[in-house]
Order: sequence, then structure tokens, then C-alpha cells
Amino acid sequence: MAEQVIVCKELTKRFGDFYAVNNITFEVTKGEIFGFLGANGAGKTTAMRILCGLSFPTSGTATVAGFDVYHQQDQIKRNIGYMSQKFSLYENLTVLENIEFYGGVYGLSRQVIKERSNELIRTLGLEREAKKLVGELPLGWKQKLAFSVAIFHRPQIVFLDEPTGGVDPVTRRQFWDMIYEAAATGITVFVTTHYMDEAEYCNRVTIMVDGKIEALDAPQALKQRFQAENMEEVFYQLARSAKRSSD
Ligand SMILES: Nc1ncnc2c1ncn2[C@@H]1O[C@H](COP(=O)(O)OP(=O)(O)OP(=O)(O)O)[C@@H](O)[C@H]1O
Repeated sequence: MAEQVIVCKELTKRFGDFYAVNNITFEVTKGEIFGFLGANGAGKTTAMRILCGLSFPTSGTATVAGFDVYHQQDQIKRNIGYMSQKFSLYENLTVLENIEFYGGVYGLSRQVIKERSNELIRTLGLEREAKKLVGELPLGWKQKLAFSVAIFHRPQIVFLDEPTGGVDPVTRRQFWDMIYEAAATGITVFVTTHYMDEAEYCNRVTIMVDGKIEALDAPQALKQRFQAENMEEVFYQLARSAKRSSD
């Protein structure tokens, strides 16, 4: 049977009497690319913070890489990678320094850091930029580097929070090639995005509306069920009834 690396049952997060995440249940399989979609305010970030061991749920259960979100937050953090549009690399450190810094944070030995950083710089074709400040790189390159750094310690799962915001479709496509490569090595990818072309690239997609999961399936199956030509239409059909918005 396929190994489930995220198991979430009736997970709920309440702020006062407001249900930011309302009773969500799902499982993610090892090596899967799992898209986590929803309009602004749907509860994606809140749920993701719980799964990353950064916040406690109000009720329900969840395990990530086999560790419990209530009692094993430290173990969760050691077994995952995380990348967001907002927090990723240090702009005033060089490419190499960033890689070395994160390798150290994740407890890799100097020898391993050295070997893997040389390999990474070669794979990314960043030999000439290795000693440049990250702040000088184009956004698309920063994102690719941030992703590589997030999986540098070979985590079981990588969480990507709107990783490709602000770049063009071609650069996004290149970024997704890297996601596929990581997934092929067995890393599970949990990704939030606002781009519906990216939703099509996921193995399965869940769509949250006002704290609840309204749909969860492969993009093709969702398109069939909603008689939609693309994920944009599926998303629109589900999200148009949302009461929350991004105000
Ligand atoms: N600490 C908090 N206290 C009170 N309400 C909160 C808190 N954190 C989030 N919320 C509310 O919970 C809801 C869900 O927010 P969340 O950030 O999880 O949504 P999201 O789906 O990630 O949206 P976005 O795409 O805009 O990031 C929002 O209405 C938000 O205002």
C-alpha cells in the first residue's frame, strides 16, 4: 500500500469563534505533488502552518512524516523543507553562503555541505554567480535557488507557499521541472498557488473555500466532474460562493 506522509483528520483551527480551518480531512502519498488551492482567506496558510509544526490545531489530528502535530513539532521541522514567496534567502549573503547557512541550520556536516553545494551550483548552472550576492539575482533564479535550498537536507516533504509569485509562465514552467525532479526522488511536494496553470501540474488538488475542503481529486477528474475546460473554471465554480475575501 502507498505510504501516506501527511494524514489529516477533522483538523480545525479556531481564532475565537472564527473557524479559519474547519474540519479538514485528507491524506498525501509519498512522492505526490499535492496542490492546496483556495481563494484569499480560505485557510491555506493557517493549515500549512500547523502541518509545518509552527502552530497548534484547536481540534482534530494530523501527522506529518509520521510525527504528531501536537507533540512532535521539532521532529516535523527536521523532516520537512519550507519555501515561501516572502521568506526564503538572505539577499545580502552570496549564493554559496546561503546554501552553506541552510545546510548548517539543518545540521548537515561540513563535508556533506561542501559536496552538495558544489553539485547544486553545477546543476543550477550558477558557477559564475556562486560568489555574487543573492540580491543581485533575477527573481526566477532566486526562486529556483530557494527551492534547492529548501530540499538541500533531503527532507521527506517540502512545503511551498506560493513559490512562483511574480514570475513569467516560462520561468514558472522551469521551476515546475525542478518540482517534478524532486518528486521523482521520493520527496513529497505540498504546494499552494494562485496560478491555475500550476494546478494542472499537480497529481491531486484540493480546493478550500471558507475553511473547508470543497473538492479533492486529480485535475482531470475535477474538470470532468465540474464539466470544466480547465482548472480556472473548476476553481471559479467552487470559489464564487466564498464569503471570505482578501480585504
Ligand atoms: N492569528 C489570527 N487571528 C485571527 N484570525 C486569523 C489569524 N490568522 C488567520 N486568520 C484568519 O483566518 C482566515 C484564513 O487565513 P489564511 O491566512 O489561512 O488564509 P489563506 O487561504 O492562506 O489566504 P491567502 O491566500 O490570502 O494567504 C482569514 O480570514 C484570516 O483573517
